[in-house]
Amino acid sequence: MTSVLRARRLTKIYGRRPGLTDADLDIPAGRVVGLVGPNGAGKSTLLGLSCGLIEPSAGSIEVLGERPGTRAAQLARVGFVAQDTPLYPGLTVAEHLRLGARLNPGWDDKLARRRVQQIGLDLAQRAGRLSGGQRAQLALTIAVAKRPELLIFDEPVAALDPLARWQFLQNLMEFVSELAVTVVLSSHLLGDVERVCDHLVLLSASRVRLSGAVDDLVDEHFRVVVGREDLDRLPSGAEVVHAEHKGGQSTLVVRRTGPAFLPHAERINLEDMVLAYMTGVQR
Ligand SMILES: Nc1ncnc2c1ncn2[C@@H]1O[C@H](COP(=O)(O)OP(=O)(O)OP(=O)(O)O)[C@@H](O)[C@H]1O
Repeated sequence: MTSVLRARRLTKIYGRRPGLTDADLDIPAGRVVGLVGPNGAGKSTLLGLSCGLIEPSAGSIEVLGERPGTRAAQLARVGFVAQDTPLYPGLTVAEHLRLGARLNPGWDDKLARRRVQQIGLDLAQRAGRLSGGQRAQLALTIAVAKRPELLIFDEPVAALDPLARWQFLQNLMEFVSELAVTVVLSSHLLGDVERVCDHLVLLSASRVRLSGAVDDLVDEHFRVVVGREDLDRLPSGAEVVHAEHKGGQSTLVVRRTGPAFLPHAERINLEDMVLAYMTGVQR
């Protein structure tokens, strides 16, 4: 397996506050990775470390086989779109494309212009006058026209309405199939993650709680209802992720870590699985 991103005990501490703690990660090439977790979980910190904007306090990270951000050639292989899709408000769409071409050795101008036309952007319009959806589409086009091997997005669709979000993700998926690029995107919108991502990284309180192929992770998690008195008699291959108690019954989300038999186990979807980790176990 070729890892696009490999982290070992990766840690970032801001003063005394942990941003990311002891993260071990292997992201295989060609995946669309959803990075999820509650506010303050460490998602932006991980993305900043991945593109070399933040230096680790301890541990190691390799992106495309190198320490991130150390060489211009490595930077050219990574496209990063920060949380608020920053553009130059005074520059037109055409000027953004010219700037992209000037700054990026691998710039694919044909791709950029074709995409701008498909999205229906006016080349003469200033970025400051574009709608949020159009700005996100322009930022995506610029990031992709670099022809990177890894594309990183920090909450790309958070501010967009459902239609603009759908169009953005649709475009992203077209790029993924056209250019065979690996994508890492952070999002609070679990439905979007379920729709476009085939790999999931879940952070909580600065730690990696889950990382793996979405299908494998969903296959390992179940909802089980047990009598409250049976809570301590669960089979050994079942780890309780979340528990809710009502009357004499407990509804559990469990992860099957071995060949445990779980009577009346129900399958759950990605959203329920992620929420179970976010809310945790209250006994
Ligand atoms: N520059 C900074 N200085 C001090 N603490 C920081 C800094 N950046 C992040 N943190 C802290 O690190 C932790 C992780 O923050 P981070 O922004 O990575 O989380 P996040 O998952 O991206 O959150 P959100 O979903 O709200 O964007 C938080 O406790 C945050 O307060």
